[in-house]
Amino acid sequence: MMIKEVQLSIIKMPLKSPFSTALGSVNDREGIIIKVLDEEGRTGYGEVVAFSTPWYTEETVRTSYHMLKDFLIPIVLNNPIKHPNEIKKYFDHIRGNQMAKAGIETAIWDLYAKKVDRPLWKLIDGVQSEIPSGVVVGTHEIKDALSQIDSYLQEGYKRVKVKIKPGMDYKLLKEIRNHFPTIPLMADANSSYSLDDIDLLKSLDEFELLMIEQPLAVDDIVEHSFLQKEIQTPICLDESIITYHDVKSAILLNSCKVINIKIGRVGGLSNALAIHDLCQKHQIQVWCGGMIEFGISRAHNIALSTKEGFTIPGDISASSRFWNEDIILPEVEVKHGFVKAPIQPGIGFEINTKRLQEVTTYIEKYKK
Ligand SMILES: O=C(O)CCC(=O)c1ccccc1C(=O)O
Ligand SMILES: [Mg+2]
Repeated sequence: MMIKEVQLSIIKMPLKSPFSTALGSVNDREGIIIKVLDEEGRTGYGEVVAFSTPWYTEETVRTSYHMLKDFLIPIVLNNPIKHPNEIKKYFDHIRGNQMAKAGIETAIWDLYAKKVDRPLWKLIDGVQSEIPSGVVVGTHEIKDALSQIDSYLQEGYKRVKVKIKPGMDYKLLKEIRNHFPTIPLMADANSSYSLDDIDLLKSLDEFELLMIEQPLAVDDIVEHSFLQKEIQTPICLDESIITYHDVKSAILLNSCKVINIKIGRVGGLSNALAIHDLCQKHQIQVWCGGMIEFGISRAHNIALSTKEGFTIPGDISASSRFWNEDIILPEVEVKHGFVKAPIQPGIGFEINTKRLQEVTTYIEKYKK
């Protein structure tokens, strides 16, 4: 494959309602949509999931734009690519910048799957044609959280994740458990605790959570290993896992029992697949994490989630969870708690060009 053109569109869309985490709130979502075009006129789409500000990882929309324009796009325009698996080799000498790399790598996966005329999920040997869907409650307000959970359960979601932070943890989970004693429930701390909070973290064991996601520091693997020995609740790592090597370290140290795989955070679909395989080998459970994304990243997440290790419902909610109108057609729908993997080649969704244009704030094309 020769890529002859790459188009970057910065887009911006308001969320239906603000999404709060221990680290801050998101009201408007910016992102970059990447379109790659090959010499035969085929197209592929990817999405950069970095936020406007560096609150979740150090990348932002603008740092990833710079990385793409000045480093990554010239590489893909100037090298023949036989298979998307080769891209990570080309990107190896560029440190970090996982979300920028993932955006363009996933676009090329889509293009390649279209070239070989197969749905992306089949190309990567996915096995689940219907994947269980979970949802994230984006508020720390108890009353709000309870009513959101109630309506999400009515919509059929199979797992509920709530955000916790110091001061809004035990109380919130206690109320949720009083109202919903048996729902599959998990808590995401977004790295807002330390080992000084060990008694509090132990007290959460009574809620029989599926897992607690990223309780300790963003860059920690060692202290999580200590914490996992002290608490019953399985630890799931999110922010701490950026590379394949991080997963090896976490396995060696028994730092977690579960890993949240996000294609963006780990630098692309090839890395996500390698991490999935390694986790399978070591009985580490995996699920696919969300990034309050638009439909294109969601479509890539659906493909990844069809792999056999993805047995826990991921953050794969419907387009309508966050958006009044998504940028793909059809939109992602959750029926009876499941999302169907598409049958069309590539990511299997069309671009809603009218909607994409409406939300685009900046556009640029790069040619060979
Ligand atoms: O897309 C979603 O469903 C929300 C997932 C979520 O919790 C999240 C959203 C943005 C950034 C980080 C996280 C997280 O998993 O920590
Ligand atoms: Mg998380």
